[in-house]
Amino acid sequence: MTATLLPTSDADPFGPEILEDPLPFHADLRDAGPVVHLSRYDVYAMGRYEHVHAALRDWQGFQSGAGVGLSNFRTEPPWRPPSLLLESDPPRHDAPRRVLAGILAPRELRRLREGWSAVADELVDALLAAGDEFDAVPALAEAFPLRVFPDAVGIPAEGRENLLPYGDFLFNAFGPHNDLVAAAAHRAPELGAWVNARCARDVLAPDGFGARIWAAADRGEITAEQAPLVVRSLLSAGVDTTVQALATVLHALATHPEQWRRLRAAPQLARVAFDEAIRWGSPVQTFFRTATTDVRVGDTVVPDGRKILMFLASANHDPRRWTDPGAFDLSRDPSGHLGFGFGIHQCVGQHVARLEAECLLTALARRVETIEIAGPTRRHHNNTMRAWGSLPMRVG
Ligand code: HEM
Ligand SMILES: CCOc1cccc(C(=O)O)c1
Repeated sequence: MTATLLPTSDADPFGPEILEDPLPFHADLRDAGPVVHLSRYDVYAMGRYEHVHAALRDWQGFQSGAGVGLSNFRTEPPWRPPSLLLESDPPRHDAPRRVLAGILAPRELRRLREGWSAVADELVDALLAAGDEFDAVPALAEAFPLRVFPDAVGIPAEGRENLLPYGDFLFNAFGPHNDLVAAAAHRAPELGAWVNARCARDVLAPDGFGARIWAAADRGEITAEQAPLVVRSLLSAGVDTTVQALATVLHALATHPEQWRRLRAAPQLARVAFDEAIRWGSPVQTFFRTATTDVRVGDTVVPDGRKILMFLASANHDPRRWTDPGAFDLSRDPSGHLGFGFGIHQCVGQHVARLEAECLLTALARRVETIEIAGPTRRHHNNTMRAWGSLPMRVG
């Protein structure tokens, strides 16, 4: 059998050019083959849907337990105690996942819908009362999750604004120690301590997600040592992600008036709009895995212990899987997109995110006829998240 040459690239997917506009790099990555060696970081990159999907399914061959960032826990100590979900493999992953999946199941979230809808209505009414132009990032994408999610977890009111820089640091830390990580490193210890203090049983409100995690420990489903780490998972993954997913769907709707009109005509399309926006914009762009043996991808063997970088955002635009992938189209069925991952680690908070989006988009669709971008938009660069820094918006 002829040995096929492994394509290699010295591109920097964590550099400012590609973080600003990753799409050309994703297209080159998909065209080059199933796997491309990124010489700058000595990792193996995948951009095609078929192979990213297969790697996400194959948790035995592509483990999370050595970390889902560039750092390899086999050789480098993690900077914080590893997540019992994100950075764990079965069997360690199983009980914490079962507990959190139970607490965040759609039927458990029904009790939150009425309250979250009321908050969304109030927020949009207050915004429109103040005028028809605003920056949708602070005014909607950040404001709504920060109003509803910390209360749902049950953490105290003061200091909740720490959740955004904490999440930003966390998602940067999955990448290389570049300028983005260096710029925020000085705050990491203080932010980490602030979050850890809010995972303790005695600060959590009795009826929130946090208290339910501790109740699972009382029932012996997880240990008392594991409970605070599972609460930490909520505070780590549950804010920046939804903020940037909401910013992504608001930007998508403001730049596609025909899709906005469809949503206004049928507000029940809010959930489809959200998932299509997550496919189209992929707020979570990438995650790593570590080969547990010499694993075959296409014609390439990735050696045991090496890091594999999965480009979820590229897979979500792979023309081998999606018709006209660059189109933001509410008539498409976006199910199967990899923006929430896939397999045993698929986002356990996806139903929380969808409920937040449904409440906010419905409130907006019922109150405004048109939304459009009203000034220069600005990206916020992060090693893992595709984020908006500013979205000046005008409503009519
Ligand atoms: C639209 C918003 C969100 C996006 C795009 C998103 C994306 C993702 C992705 C891609 C993964 C898979 C990671 C991997 O395979 O290594 C994941 C896992 C996870 N997400 Fe989300 N997420 C979102 C919202 C949330 C929320 C609201 C929560 C908490 C309430 C949450 C909690 C988690 C946790 C704990 C994991 C790890 C699950 C496991 O490893 O079993 N996420 N998320
Ligand atoms: C969105 C991916 O999910 C995450 C992200 C960051 C931290 C954690 C955790 O489990 O601590 C999970």
